[in-house]
Amino acid sequence: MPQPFLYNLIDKAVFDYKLIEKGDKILVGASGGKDSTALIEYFENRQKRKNADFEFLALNIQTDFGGGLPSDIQTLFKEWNVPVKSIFVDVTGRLSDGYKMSCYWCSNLRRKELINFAVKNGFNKIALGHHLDDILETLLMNALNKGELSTMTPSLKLEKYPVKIIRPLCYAGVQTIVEHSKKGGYFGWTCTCTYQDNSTRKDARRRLELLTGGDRKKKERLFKALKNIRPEYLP
Ligand SMILES: Nc1ncnc2c1ncn2[C@@H]1O[C@H](COP(=O)(O)OP(=O)(O)OP(=O)(O)O)[C@@H](O)[C@H]1O
Repeated sequence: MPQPFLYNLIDKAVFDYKLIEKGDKILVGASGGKDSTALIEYFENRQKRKNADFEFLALNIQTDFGGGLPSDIQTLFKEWNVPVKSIFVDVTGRLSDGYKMSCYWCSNLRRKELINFAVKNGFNKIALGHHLDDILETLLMNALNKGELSTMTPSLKLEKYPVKIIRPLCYAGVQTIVEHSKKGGYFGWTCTCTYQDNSTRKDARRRLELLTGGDRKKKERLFKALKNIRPEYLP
């Protein structure tokens, strides 16, 4: 049986950006959502391949207002034989006086915890479940709100830590992941915390759909354009 389309896209990203290399110890951020779950499914599958030579651990960060792995996902991870660990972070307790809780603050803190855990436990890479649409939305947000041409990269060497952030889903559009996760029976869980305010991202998502008409090929071409820059025709 041919492997799922999603795996082909991840394989290509892994090859193009050398995301998984011999001897890698990779920490995968496991939110319980469809994106990171699909990524973990891929890692588990890739480890069964001949000559696979990497280790991985799925790390879930639970906070004082949620973020734990739903029991269905825990069962799935058990079935897949995925090594998984959960740690707790008191997000509200770490908020300095005068600061308001926000999605941005919480996700930054979760990111920091992933990095601290990776450094302490000898992981050289952290894999996150950001996908093609996330990357293009961030591109639009940065261009339209900051006047800056930048976005999340498939592979980023952190300056202050001996760790790389990798995004193996960078070629996979959200629709591909939705279809894949529906087949796997794990589509549907999302962050439901009461502090959620991602209106800027929602706006970018709407703009991306308008720009591309939801066409996967057009989104792929927009990503390709980021690697095909003609400075002589730019201001
Ligand atoms: N509570 C968490 N514990 C561990 N990793 C997390 C957690 N929340 C998010 N991450 C990591 O950060 C990535 C981006 O987070 P974000 O909140 O944007 O997720 P998302 O777009 O909802 O994706 P997902 O479907 O994986 O939740 C996730 O794909 C995951 O790898």
